[in-house]
Amino acid sequence: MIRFEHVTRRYERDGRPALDDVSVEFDRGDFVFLIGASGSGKSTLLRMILREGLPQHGRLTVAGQNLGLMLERRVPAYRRSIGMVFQDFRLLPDKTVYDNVAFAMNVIGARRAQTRARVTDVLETVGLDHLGRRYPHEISGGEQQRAAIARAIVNEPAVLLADEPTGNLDPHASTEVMKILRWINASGTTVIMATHDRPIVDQMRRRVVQLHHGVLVRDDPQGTYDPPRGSRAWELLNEQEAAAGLRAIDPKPAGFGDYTDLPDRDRPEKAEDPGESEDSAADLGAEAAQAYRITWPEDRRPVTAQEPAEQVPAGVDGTELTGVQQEGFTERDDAAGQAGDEEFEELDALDRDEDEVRFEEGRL
Ligand SMILES: Nc1ncnc2c1ncn2[C@@H]1O[C@H](COP(=O)(O)OP(=O)(O)OP(=O)(O)O)[C@@H](O)[C@H]1O
Repeated sequence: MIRFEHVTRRYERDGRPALDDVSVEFDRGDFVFLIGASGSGKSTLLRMILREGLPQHGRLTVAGQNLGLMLERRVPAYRRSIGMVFQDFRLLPDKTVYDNVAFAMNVIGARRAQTRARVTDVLETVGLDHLGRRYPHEISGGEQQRAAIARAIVNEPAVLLADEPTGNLDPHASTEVMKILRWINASGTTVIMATHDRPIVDQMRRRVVQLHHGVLVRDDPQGTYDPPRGSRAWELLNEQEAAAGLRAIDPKPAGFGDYTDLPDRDRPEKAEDPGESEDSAADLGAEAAQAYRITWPEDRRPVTAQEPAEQVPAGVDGTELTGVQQEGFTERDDAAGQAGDEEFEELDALDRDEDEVRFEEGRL
């Protein structure tokens, strides 16, 4: 389903690759933990699946589509088939929980009745149906992350990418989030989660893919966070974490969940009527661009061409990230990445020529 074939990705022309000759395949329904010390390439790999940065070498295909050949105009639809959640939640602060989730459907032009039914359903799934009227600052971190997950899955993505989703959460909230991710996966969604959270990886016993300086050094179908003691992968993980002054977080205290059940949901209040959202899809493009924009400051480049924000596609997953004019800077176009000019021209030409390349939304 998602196949990296000898993929190398560099941010700097002569710099060390963030991903170095990586070959790995993720199948439909996989639950994968992506581990490795800080800077080992986990986020880069996730971003590449979102088509945020193309390989300079190798090939990345998703559902048979070579992302390097995908027409730019097809990228938004492609990205809408992928949900993404982040360590810092990235909810819209001025929208209620309900509207944060509904927004993701509004931007794709869903009808109001359909949105209402689906959002209600998804909020129930994540145990937040009684908090629909609250604003992000009125709920806990764990609840915010569950709202962010609701937003990410409301359009039923085939793949859910999670970049350290429990990084800001206490053990209890982490447990709740993991139960939900596990449930989402059990419903057929591929989940790929970057994490430093040793206890979670150890308790879930799912596939573990380990990166070290951009190189894939372990792919264990039912792994623990730590590779077998004394193995090369174990040495590499310890070396790199020690060098960075980092260790994966300590084991969590007793009571940490076993993820075998969905959370018990106390719903003291009846689900609230979330009310009507007056936002039109047309109004939402620019706001979406601001709201779901992934910020990697290093990526920013001075604006060279004026691109109205309205042209930026909207989505729930950071789809509108490229070419977004903001504060005098624009994010680097992903096709350009750090590829050399020739490589970029080549990719650009491929984009224009490859009209037969098709991506059907929702069909990963
Ligand atoms: N936008 C960028 N520009 C230049 N270099 C980058 C950029 N993003 C990441 N890098 C570099 O690429 C390498 C891999 O970074 P990446 O963020 O993928 O690692 P990571 O494993 O996700 O780290 P962490 O666990 O800290 O999130 C690092 O050396 C990093 O400094």
